[in-house]
Amino acid sequence: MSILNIDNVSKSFDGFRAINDLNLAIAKGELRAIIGPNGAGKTTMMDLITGKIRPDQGTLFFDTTHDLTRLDEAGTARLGIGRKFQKPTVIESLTVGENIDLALAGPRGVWSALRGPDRATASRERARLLDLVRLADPGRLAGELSHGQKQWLEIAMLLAQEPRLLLVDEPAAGMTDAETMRTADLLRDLAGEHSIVVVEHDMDFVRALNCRVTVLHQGHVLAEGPLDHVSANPEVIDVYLGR
Ligand SMILES: Nc1ncnc2c1ncn2[C@@H]1O[C@H](COP(=O)(O)OP(=O)(O)OP(=O)(O)O)[C@@H](O)[C@H]1O
Repeated sequence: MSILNIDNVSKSFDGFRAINDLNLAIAKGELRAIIGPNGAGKTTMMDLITGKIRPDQGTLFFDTTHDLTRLDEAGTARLGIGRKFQKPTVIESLTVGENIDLALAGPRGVWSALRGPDRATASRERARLLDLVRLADPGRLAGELSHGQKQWLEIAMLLAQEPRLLLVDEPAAGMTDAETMRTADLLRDLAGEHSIVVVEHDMDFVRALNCRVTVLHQGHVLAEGPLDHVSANPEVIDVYLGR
């Protein structure tokens, strides 16, 4: 059963086909890595999924019935599509816990699911999320965290919105090797309960994700399968890995 179906989607900018007859299906609970050279269309694909831009042709469906081409970014977020951009956007002058509380108060967070803010439920949920991303001290200022810890805090904030599909853009960029491996562990842990699409250039990280990999090139799927399979593909070596 798929959570996301992209079928025959194309999108041009000023006559240039950034996405060219793209077909992609993500299964419920799947962790999928998207790789490909600069300009392959990875960001454009994320923009199409989140309703930031509309395709010229083709269809994008979430959970079979929801037509993503009819929704804007707020609409796809309400549906349960969470997007994490490359740069962390945590509020540095607030503590780790306060950042989480803001996210819990968002439209899909636990506070809005209740009639009024229930402190006990919110604090249990905050503790669960921080435990998940291994941030021990909720009283610490977010601005004092390492780059990797800020990324994990932001992932926890996304999780506070209970997303069903998480789109994660280059999480390992700028991380230490240890943080990179910890991030791979975290995303592997989250898969199953969440469906996750992660765009990444760091091949050690992609290997550690140990998941199905899609190679995009010129807005089209060039190859798909386990990393060992796609990385042995001569075309993939030619356009991406060999360079
Ligand atoms: N709004 C836009 N207007 C014009 N061209 C665009 C626009 N957005 C993307 N493009 C072009 O579409 C192509 C695909 O870009 P995209 O950013 O999706 O690639 P990418 O795979 O994410 O690359 P990178 O790995 O560098 O982030 C590029 O040639 C880019 O210049």
